[in-house]
Amino acid sequence: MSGNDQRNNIRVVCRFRPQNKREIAEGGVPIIKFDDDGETCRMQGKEFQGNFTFDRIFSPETKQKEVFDSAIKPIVDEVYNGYNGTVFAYGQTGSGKTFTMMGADIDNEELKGLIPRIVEQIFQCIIDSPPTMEYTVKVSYMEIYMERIRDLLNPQNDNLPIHEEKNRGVYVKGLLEVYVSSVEEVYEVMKRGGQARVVAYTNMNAESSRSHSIFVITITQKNLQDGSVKSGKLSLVDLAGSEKVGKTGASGQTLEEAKKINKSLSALGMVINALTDGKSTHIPYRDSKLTRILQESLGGNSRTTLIINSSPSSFNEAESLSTLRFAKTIKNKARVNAELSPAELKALLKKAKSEAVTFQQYITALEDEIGVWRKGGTVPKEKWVSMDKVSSGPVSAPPNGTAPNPAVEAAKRGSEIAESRPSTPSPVLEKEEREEFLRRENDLTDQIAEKEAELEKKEKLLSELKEELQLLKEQETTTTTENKTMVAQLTDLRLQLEKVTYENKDSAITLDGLRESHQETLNELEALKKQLVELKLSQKEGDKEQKKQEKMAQMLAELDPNGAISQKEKQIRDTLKKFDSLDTDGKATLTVEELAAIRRKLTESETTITQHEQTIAELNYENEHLTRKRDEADIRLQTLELEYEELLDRTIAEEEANSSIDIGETIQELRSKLEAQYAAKKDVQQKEIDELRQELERKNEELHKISSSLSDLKREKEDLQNALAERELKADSHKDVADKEKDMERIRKTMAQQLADFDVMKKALMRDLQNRCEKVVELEISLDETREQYQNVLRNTNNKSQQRKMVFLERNLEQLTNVQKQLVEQNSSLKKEVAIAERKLLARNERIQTLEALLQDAQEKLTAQNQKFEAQLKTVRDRLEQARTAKTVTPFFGRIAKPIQGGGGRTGGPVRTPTK
Ligand SMILES: Nc1ncnc2c1ncn2[C@@H]1O[C@H](COP(=O)(O)OP(=O)(O)OP(=O)(O)O)[C@@H](O)[C@H]1O
Repeated sequence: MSGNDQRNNIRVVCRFRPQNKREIAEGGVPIIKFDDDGETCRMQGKEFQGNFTFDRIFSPETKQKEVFDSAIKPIVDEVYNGYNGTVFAYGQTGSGKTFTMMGADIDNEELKGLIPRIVEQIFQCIIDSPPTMEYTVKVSYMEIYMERIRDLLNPQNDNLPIHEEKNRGVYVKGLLEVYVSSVEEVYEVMKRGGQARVVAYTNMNAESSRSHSIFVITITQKNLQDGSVKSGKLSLVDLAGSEKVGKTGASGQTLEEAKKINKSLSALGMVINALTDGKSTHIPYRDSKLTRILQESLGGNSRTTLIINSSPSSFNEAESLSTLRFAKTIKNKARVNAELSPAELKALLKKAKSEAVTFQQYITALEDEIGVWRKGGTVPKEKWVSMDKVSSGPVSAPPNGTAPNPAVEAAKRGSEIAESRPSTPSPVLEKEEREEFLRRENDLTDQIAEKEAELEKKEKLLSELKEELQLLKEQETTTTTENKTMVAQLTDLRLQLEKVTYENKDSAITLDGLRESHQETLNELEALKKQLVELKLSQKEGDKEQKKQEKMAQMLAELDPNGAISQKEKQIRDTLKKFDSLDTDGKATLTVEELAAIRRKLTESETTITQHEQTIAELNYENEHLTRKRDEADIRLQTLELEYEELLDRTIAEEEANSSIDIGETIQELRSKLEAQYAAKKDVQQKEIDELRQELERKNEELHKISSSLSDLKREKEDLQNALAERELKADSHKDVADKEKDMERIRKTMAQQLADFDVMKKALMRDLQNRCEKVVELEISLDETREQYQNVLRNTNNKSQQRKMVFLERNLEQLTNVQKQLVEQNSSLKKEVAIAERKLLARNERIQTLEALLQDAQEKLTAQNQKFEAQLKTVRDRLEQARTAKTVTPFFGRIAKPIQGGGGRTGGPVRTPTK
C-alpha cells in the first residue's frame, strides 16, 4: 500500500505491540524490523521474509498519543466537518486491539486509547466552535456475534435487522441511540455496553473477542445563523480476533464462531478490495452484516482508518503474516453530508427549475417527434431531437410552459443526498421501483429478524423442552431403575419369604417329627419301663416262687425240724399196731421190756407233744409277731403313701413350675397312672390284708381248736398212762388181764380215733400252716414289692438320667419352640416387609403413572403454551405494528436530545465541560 495521500479515504496503519510474557516464555523473538520512514517494516520470519508498507507503521514503543495524533485525529476533524468516519481495529486475539482502541486505563493520560481521545477531541471541537453552532451528539453501541446484531445498550434486542431507506440510507433498525452531552456520559454509555457484553458472553460461556463491536458517535451540527445542518458519524470498530481456527483447535460452537468471523472479515476484505481496485462495479456489502452496517462508512461519504494490530514475535509469525497480508489500500471519493441552507436551496431550486424547463422542452420535442413517427412519417436524422439541441435553442421551448412539480422537486433534492451515498448495486431500475424494492426488502428484513427472533425463542423453548424431556427421561430412567431394583428386591424378598416359609414348614415338620420321636421315646420309655417292671415282676414272680418255696420249706422245717412228729407218729402207729396184734392174738404178748419201751415212747411222745406245744406257742408268737409286722407294714405303707403323695405333689409342683405343658401333661399322666396303679394295688393289698385278718382269725380259731385237741391229747395221755399202770397191775394179776385188754382195746380205739383225729387235725393244721406261711410270704413279698414300687416311684421321680433326658428333651422342645417362634416371627416380619415393599412398589408405580401423566400433561401444556405463545406473539406483533404506526419512542435516559451550543454553551441547560 502506498496511500500517503491525505485525500485517500481509506488509510491502513499497522501497530505492533511488544512481545508478551508468553511469547518470551515460549522462546519467541522479534521478527519485525522497522524502517525509519515509519511506513515500511520487514518481516524476517521462518515462513516469510519480506517488506510491508502501510500508511503508517507504529513500532512497539509508540505511545498512544502518537498513534492518535498520527492516524485518528484527522478523521475526527473530518467527522466534525460532516463526513462519516470509521476506525477499524484488526488483528488476532491478544494483538492489542483493545489496548489501541480503549487503552489500558482511560483515566491515565498516557495509557488511554483512541476512543477516549476521539471523544475528548469531539467535545473539545464543540467547545472551541462559535456559539452560533448548535450540536447534538448521540451514541449507539452494538456488536455482531454469529451474524446477529445485538444492541449493547438494550441487550434484549439481540437480532436487529438492517434497513435501507432512500433518505436515511443504511441503518440498524431499532438500535438505541443515546444522546450525550459530555465525555463522562459517553464513558458511562460505553461502560454500560461493555458490561452488557460481559454478561452476555458469560451467560453464553463465550469470549467477547469472538464478536465485532461497533461504537457509533453521531455529531449533528446546526448553524443557527443560516440554518444549515451537517452531520458526521464516526464508527469505532473492534473487530473479532482474526486468528485461524486450526491454531485454536476449535470445534462445535467455537468453530461456528470462527467460521462466521472469517466470513465477515473476508467480506470486509472483499469490500475493501472492490472499493480500492477502481474496476469493480459491484461492491459486496451484503455479504456480511459488518460490511452492510458499515456500507456508508466504507463507501463514498467516509473516512476510514484500518489499524492492523500485530505481534512482532516469531511465536505468532503465521498469524502476523496473515494479518499483514489482509491489509489493502482503500480509496474512495468522499462527499459531505449536508443539509443545505435556504440560500443554497434557493440556488439549487433555481437551477433545478431551469433544468426542469429544459427537460420539459426535451420531452415535448421528443413527443412531437414520436407523433411524427407514429403517424407514419419520417424525421430526418439531423432533425432527431437530442438534449444538446434542446439546451441550445430551437426545439427547446416547451409547447405549454408547465410549472415544476414541488413533489418532483423534493424527490430530486432527496435523491441528490441519497446519491451521495454508496448505494446498493442493483440492476438499473426505475427510482420508484427501486424504492418499492427497498421497502419490500426492509419489510422482508424485518420479517426475517422477527422470524429469527421467533425461531430463536422457539429453539430456546425447544431446547428447554428437550432439557425438561431429558430430565423427565432421566427421572423416568431413574424411576425405572429404582423400580427394577425394587422389583428385584421384592423378588429377593419373595424368594426369601418362600425360603423362610419353606424353612418354617421344614422346621414345623422337623418339630412334629421331633415331637413324634419324643412321644415315641416316651412311649418307648414307657414300654421299657413296663418291660422292666414286667421283667422285674416276672423275675420277682420267679424269685417270689422260689423265695416262697424256700420260706415255706424253712418255715415247715422250723415247724418240724427233724421230722420228729412224723417219727413219733410212726412210733405211735407202730405201738398201736402192736396193740392191734396183741388184740388179734388174744393174749398179752407185751413183755415188760416192751411196756418199758412203750412207756419210753410215750414219754418221748409227751416230749414231742411238749415240743409241739412249744412250737405252737412259738408259732403263735411268730403269728403275733407277723401280725405286728403286718400292722407295722400297714402303718409304714400308709406313711409311705403319705410321703409318696407329698413327694408326688412336690415333684408335680416343681415339674409344673419348670417344665412345659407337654412335660406337665406327661407327668400328670404318669402320676395318674401311678396313682391308679397304686390305688389298685392298695385296694388289692387292703383286700388281701382283710382276707389275711379273717384268715388269721380263722387260724386263731383253729389254733384254739388245736390247743383244745392238744389238751384232749394230754388227757388221753394221762388216761393212757393210767391204763398203762393198770396194765402193769394186770400183769401182776391175771385177773385183771381181760379188763386190761378191754381197756387196751378201748385205749387202742381211742388212740386210733385220736390218732385219726390228730391226723386230720395235723393235716388241717399243716394245710393251714402252709396257707398262713404262704400268706405271710406273699405279704412279705407284697411288702417288698410295695417297697420296690415306692423305690421305683422315687427313682422315677428322682431318676437323674431320666430327669436329664427329660431336661434335654425339654430343652430341645424349648429350643424347637423358640426356633418355631423365631420362624413365625421372621415369617410375619417378612410378610410385613413384603407387604410394605408391595405397598412401596404400588406407590412407585402410581408415582410413575403420575409422572407419565404429568409428562403428558406437560407436553400438552407445552403444546398449549406454544399455541398461546404464538397467539401472544401475534398480539405482540399487532401491538408492535400499532406502536410502529403510532411512532412510539422507546424510553431511555439518553433518548432526549441534548443540544450543545458551540463554545461550551448548552441550549436550555447547564454547560458541561468535556474531560480532557
Ligand atoms: N502497544 C502495546 N503496548 C503495551 N502493551 C500492549 C500493547 N498492545 C497490547 N498490549 C498488551 O497486550 C495484551 C493484549 O492486548 P489486548 O487485550 O488489547 O488484545 P486484543 O487484541 O484486544 O485481545 P482480544 O481480542 O482478546 O480483546 C494486554 O495486556 C495489553 O496491555
